[in-house]
Amino acid sequence: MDGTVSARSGGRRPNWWKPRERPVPPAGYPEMIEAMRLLQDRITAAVPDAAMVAEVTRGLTAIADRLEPTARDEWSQLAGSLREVPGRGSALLPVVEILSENETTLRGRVRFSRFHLGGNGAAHGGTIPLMFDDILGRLANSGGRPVARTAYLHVNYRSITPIDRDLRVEIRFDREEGRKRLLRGELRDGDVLCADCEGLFVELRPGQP
Ligand SMILES: CCCCCCCCCCCCCC(=O)SCCNC(=O)CCNC(=O)[C@H](O)C(C)(C)COP(=O)(O)OP(=O)(O)OC[C@H]1O[C@@H](n2cnc3c(N)ncnc32)[C@H](O)[C@@H]1OP(=O)(O)O
Repeated sequence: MDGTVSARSGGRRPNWWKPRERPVPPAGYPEMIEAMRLLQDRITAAVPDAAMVAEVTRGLTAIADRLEPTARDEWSQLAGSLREVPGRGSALLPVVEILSENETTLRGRVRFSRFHLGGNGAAHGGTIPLMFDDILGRLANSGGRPVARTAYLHVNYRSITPIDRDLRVEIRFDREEGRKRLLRGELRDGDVLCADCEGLFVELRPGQP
């Protein structure tokens, strides 16, 4: 098999780990994703009446229908592939604003929002590994290293993680052994340790999906 993209097959290609051109977003694309995040927060918080539910459903369906003809396969999609944009242009991810980054350490600021609420003002426990996985993965795959995937991610919840507050996150490379890359991370609210983690990333062999 060569590395060509097949829209019908969903676009999986066996050599996806090879460097490729990054898609270029049109002007305003990050702002559109930001509007999507705002929508997610507002819908999560809203208790609309039936008339407004019907109106919002019509509006959202109309937007979804307008976007449908512009759909491309995974290798061309913009969401999630914009490395320079906070949150990579993915509405799924809690947005980490990178404050400093080199090949061994990453420091950032993250704010979980209403969309990420678990209960009683605390972020949902699943959103914290999501955030860690993404930035550990970013650091694990930095510095021209071949692509590695998460083999495990161990998260300790040390204290609740409040939503709607700026939190600090710090990730560091612990060690590399052959194909294995071990990273650690911490999430803090001021001096309070909210969560820490250890992640193992394993470099993919050629052809590994
Ligand atoms: C995705 C990256 C995109 C890049 C863009 C960057 C920005 C975006 C960032 C987004 C980031 C998002 C990132 C994501 O979310 S990636 C999505 C989540 N991860 C996956 O889907 C991975 C699924 N698993 C696999 O594909 C395989 O299991 C892998 C590739 C991980 C290893 O299977 P493989 O067959 O290749 O490995 P091996 O058996 O030869 O083992 C090799 C060595 O590893 C050790 N080992 C293996 N597993 C474990 C384990 N669980 N605990 C402890 N050790 C383990 C093993 O003992 C051995 O060690 P040693 O005996 O040699 O000492």
